[in-house]
Amino acid sequence: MTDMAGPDDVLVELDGVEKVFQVRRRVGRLRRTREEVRAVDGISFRVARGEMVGYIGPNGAGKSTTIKMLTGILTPSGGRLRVAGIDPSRERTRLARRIGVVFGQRTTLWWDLPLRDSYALVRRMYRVPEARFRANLERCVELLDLGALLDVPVRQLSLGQRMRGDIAAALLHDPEVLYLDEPTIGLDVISKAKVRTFLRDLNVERRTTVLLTTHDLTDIEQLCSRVMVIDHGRLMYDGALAGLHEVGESERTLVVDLERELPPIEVAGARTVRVEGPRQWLAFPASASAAPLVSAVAAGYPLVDLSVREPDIEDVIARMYALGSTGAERVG
Ligand SMILES: Nc1ncnc2c1ncn2[C@@H]1O[C@H](COP(=O)(O)OP(=O)(O)OP(=O)(O)O)[C@@H](O)[C@H]1O
Repeated sequence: MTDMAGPDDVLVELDGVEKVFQVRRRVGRLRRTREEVRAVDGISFRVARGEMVGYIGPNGAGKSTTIKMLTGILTPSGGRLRVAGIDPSRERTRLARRIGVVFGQRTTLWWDLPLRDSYALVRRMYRVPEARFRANLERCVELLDLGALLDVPVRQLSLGQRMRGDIAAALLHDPEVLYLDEPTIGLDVISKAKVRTFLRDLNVERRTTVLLTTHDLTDIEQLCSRVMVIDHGRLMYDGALAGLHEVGESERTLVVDLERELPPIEVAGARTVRVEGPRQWLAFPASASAAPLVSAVAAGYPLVDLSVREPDIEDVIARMYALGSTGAERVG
């Protein structure tokens, strides 16, 4: 999709972007030395309008620094960066009207105000025309299930409610690009599902371009056709999630609860890696479907319950390094 996009369709564009921080470190009791931290070390990619891209990597990889440069909060030390044709750090205010940002760990809402009043402030800040504001708010309230929460002060909302409130706030001015930093962190299963469904619909109906940072591979699996992996400030992989699993040969786990203790389950396409009483853990390739495996286990064993566990992003990336593979879609 990216390769075929014309220049007008490219919304996010990075060419050799770098960010170097100067840090002062104490050496011994008196001496201090200056050190450079290359948080982002020559990253290039393009995101086309309507794409939903996962941006993942271990802690300290450079994800937040990239997002901060894309919003204009930080100025790159080198390279070229454009969002909707705008140089973010030079025209941060003009860019703000075209982008929306949600940080899972902190709210952009006013802590003591009810959601309704926070939204009114957002409207004034972005000078959103009244009719458009009403239409957008109505849509968000309905799809994010915010009706009963509009008059509740933000500090009284649960994490999941607040997150939905934050997502709505980021969308009231119709941004073309939405950056989401850990949008499902700490949410329960139902809130996660609500947020994911909403984002998928938003992407389909409005063609909103989404760049998503997450530690939850299910977010990527359910939302993103493309994933980029960053580590030590460099882009290590850019392609489909399935390809990443192949490169890392990562495995998912089927957790099976049987009616009673039994010898290790034997089915094709998986190996039993752990048995604890009536519970057994079966590892299978993450790039394979769980459906045939579930059927085989259900057909051959007295089943009470089962669930599928995704591999951790850290595991997938660690395996990718360990294998030192040079898959076609790897970059860097
Ligand atoms: N303002 C700063 N001054 C100095 N070093 C910084 C600054 N901001 C980030 N860094 C360093 O740059 C590197 C990348 O940090 P960044 O926050 O971008 O990583 P991240 O991928 O977002 O990590 P996490 O998943 O933990 O949020 C880290 O080594 C971090 O310590």
